[in-house]
Amino acid sequence: MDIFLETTMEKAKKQYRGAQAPIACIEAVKGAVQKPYQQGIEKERQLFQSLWATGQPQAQQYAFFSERNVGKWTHPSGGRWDTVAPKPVHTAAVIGLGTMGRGIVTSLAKAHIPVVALEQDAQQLEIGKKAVNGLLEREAEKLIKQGLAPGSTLASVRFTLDFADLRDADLVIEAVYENMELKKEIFRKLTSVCKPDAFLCTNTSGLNIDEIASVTKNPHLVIGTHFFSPANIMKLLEVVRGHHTSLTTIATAMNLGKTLGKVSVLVGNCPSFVGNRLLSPYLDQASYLLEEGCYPEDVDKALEDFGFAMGPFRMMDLAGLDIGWRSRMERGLAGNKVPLGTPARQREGKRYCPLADLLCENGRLGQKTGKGWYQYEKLGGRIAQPDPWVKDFLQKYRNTHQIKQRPATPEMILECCLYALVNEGFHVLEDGIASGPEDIDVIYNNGYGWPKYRGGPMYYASTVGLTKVLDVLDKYYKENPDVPSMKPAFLLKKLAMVGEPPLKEWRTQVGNPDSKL
Ligand SMILES: CCCCCCCC(=O)CC(=O)SCCNC(=O)CCNC(=O)[C@H](O)C(C)(C)COP(=O)(O)OP(=O)(O)OC[C@H]1O[C@@H](n2cnc3c(N)ncnc32)[C@H](O)[C@@H]1OP(=O)(O)O
Ligand SMILES: NC(=O)C1=CN([C@@H]2O[C@H](COP(=O)(O)OP(=O)(O)OC[C@H]3O[C@@H](n4cnc5c(N)ncnc54)[C@H](O)[C@@H]3O)[C@@H](O)[C@H]2O)C=CC1
Repeated sequence: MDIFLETTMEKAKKQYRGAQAPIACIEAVKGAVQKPYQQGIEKERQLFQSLWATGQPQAQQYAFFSERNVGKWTHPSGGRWDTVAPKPVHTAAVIGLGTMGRGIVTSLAKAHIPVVALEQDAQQLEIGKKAVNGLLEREAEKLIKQGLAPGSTLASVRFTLDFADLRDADLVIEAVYENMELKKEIFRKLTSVCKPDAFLCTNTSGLNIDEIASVTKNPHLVIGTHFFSPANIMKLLEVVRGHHTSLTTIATAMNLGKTLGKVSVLVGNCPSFVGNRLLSPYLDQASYLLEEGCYPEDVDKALEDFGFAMGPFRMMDLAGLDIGWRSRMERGLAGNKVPLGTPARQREGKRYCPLADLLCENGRLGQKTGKGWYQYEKLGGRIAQPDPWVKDFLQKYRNTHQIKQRPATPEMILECCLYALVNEGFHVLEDGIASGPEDIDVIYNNGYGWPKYRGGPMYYASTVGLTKVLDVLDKYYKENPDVPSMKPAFLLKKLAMVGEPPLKEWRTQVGNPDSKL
């Protein structure tokens, strides 16, 4: 067996929990590597449907086949993008070489697409160049191990400060700070320097695609291509359709994901899209647990024992705490836009936890600054160690605000965090932002280190039992009416009421929402 196949098999075994993984899954992974899409997706869909016919498929089988068939379950009212030919991407450009940009450049180069990489000033360009070169060297090492010559398999990367150098790019991916005015400024420049038919993509983690598109001459060529951190590793590409985005643009972005070896999932345009929209109440719950007596390592341990690759605090340190902070400042929830006299732990009448903001104000942005919820061995280090500073800071904070302490068992941690996440998943389905529960599961399995052997959050809820999820949410919400994200979603109540139909039938219970897809 060659090394590439061997590595992929090892990864599959790890993701699907080794011996528990059904042989069929492992064999299918092997087949998929050797003969990609040779037998056609239709055959797999039939296989998956026959699995459903025998009852609820095993979580691993469900996760595997959902991933291979994502986007094929329904043909959203927005149009059949999958019947339209994608445009080829011969050259690409990436703007901003921070945490995300450097990984995106690496993914493109690995997929044989030459890239122009642009930064804002010479210093940032130098830092970005060093980081990209480091990642490319690592890729080259892997190719050498496989007996391949890196020169012929990694495309070239050209570094620049000049927007004029983007004039030949077929597709541009913007990955600058999460700030609407800055993104608009960049898109104004792009629309004037790029080819008239260039696709203009934004890697925003949650800003309005339509507002970004509004400053361009061709809003139908604008689309969200939301990568996940580390962008050269994580397999998910959330493709966000704007109001004016054309079917060709969607088809091209979806196809780009496939070319990069990623799983593309089409979602609608709403604040934070799908993945991060579910993440927000999950992270809120994790932060409330800290206010009430837990430490980051307690919460992370419970979720990592559940199977997550990283608990919420290690994950935030990886992504960078400043992203959420910038977004909250833009929304007037943090920073100097907060009206004077606003209580520290309340915003717009709802419970608010300012802990992450306070960490950012202390320069603790996560791995990139060597300190966040944990401390790291160096700037950009990856080994998370509990930090006495954080412990002390949390104790002082709890005393200052006289917060009632609540001992939390691992079960309570799981219920609070996971049910909050799942509840938002039902809202997303109600709003027509994702085409079905399978898409949400694929997003979590591939973008957030959710344990595939548990199927995905929506599948997991179906195995816990929707009535149980509903009861726990109901109880929590009654005790905490200032946390509206825990108010059970209408669709969850409806599904529990009609006798908890299997997941494959949930879509019919949603009715016909105004699909944003
Ligand atoms: C305030 C926040 C609010 C949200 C803000 C917006 C954010 C967004 O819009 C969306 C996001 O991206 S959210 C973050 C999503 N990412 C995750 O949840 C990551 C979860 N972690 C994992 O999957 C694995 O631990 C991971 C894959 C990282 C590592 O896997 P393993 O544990 O199996 O480790 P290895 O097998 O040793 O490594 C595999 C490859 O990953 C590289 N790597 C490991 N740790 C890393 C790290 N900390 N940073 C960067 N790269 C890392 C590692 O080098 C290896 O790469 P190769 O050697 O090239 O294969
Ligand atoms: N960090 C994460 O986990 C994820 C972030 N995102 C999104 O990706 C975008 C970038 O985030 P990060 O890479 O984390 O930020 P970052 O702060 O690590 O990097 C941003 C980079 O943009 C550069 N930049 C700023 N203004 C520029 C300009 N005018 N021209 C060229 N370059 C400029 C900066 O110098 C910096 O290197 C944001 O929209 C963020 O919401 C999306 C998914 C995950």
